[in-house]
Parts: sequence; structure tokens; C-alpha cells
Amino acid sequence: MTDALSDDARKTDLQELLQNGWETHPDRDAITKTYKFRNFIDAFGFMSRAAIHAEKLNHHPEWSNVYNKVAVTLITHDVDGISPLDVKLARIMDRLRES
Ligand SMILES: C[C@H](O)[C@H](O)[C@H]1CNC2=NC(N)=NC(=O)C2=N1
Repeated sequence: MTDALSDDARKTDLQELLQNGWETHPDRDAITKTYKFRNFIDAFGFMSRAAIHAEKLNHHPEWSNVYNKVAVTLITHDVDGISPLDVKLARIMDRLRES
């Protein structure tokens, strides 16, 4: 169990993610991003690497893949909103995307 993202962290951590291509979900207190890759293998490789981190954190993305795109939504179901775990996983995914 984790806590919802604090008001302070919404002004700092969340803003930083919004500068980096994340968007707030229109209907939920969640963040979304669609990553685009060169091809399906690169997209699936990203998902495989992200999945290992997600499992280690015990925090799992809602995501879908179509060919070279991976659409990600991050939310913490336990708090029905964004928590520090979503910030953590978002940063990891951005880092994996670059490598
Ligand atoms: C019981 C288990 O710890 C919980 O269901 C975890 C697993 N993964 C999770 N993933 C996400 N995204 N949100 C959660 O609240 C969550 N909870």
C-alpha cells in the first residue's frame, strides 16, 4: 500500500513528467504516454525490460501495443490515483526508452 502523490510532488515530480511527454488522463487521476519505436521488436523489447522493473516494484502498467507503438497508462489502483510509484515507473520507462 502506498500514499497518493502529495500536492508538493504534483508541482514538482508530476510537472517534470508532463514536460517529458506524459499527459494527464482525461477521465482518471492517471498519466499516459505513447512511445513509438522503429518496429515491433524494439517495442516488444521495451515492454520486456519495463515488465521486469514493474514486477520488481510490484507496480504494473496498464498498456497496449500495436506494431511499433506502446500506449501506457500509470495509476495506482490502491489509491485510485497517481502515487510516487507511478512517478518512479514513468522515470524508469523514459530511461529504458533512451537506451
Ligand atoms: C496486492 C498487490 O500488491 C497490489 O494489487 C499491487 C500490484 N500492482 C499494482 N499496480 C498498480 N498499477 N497499482 C496498484 O495499486 C497495484 N497494486
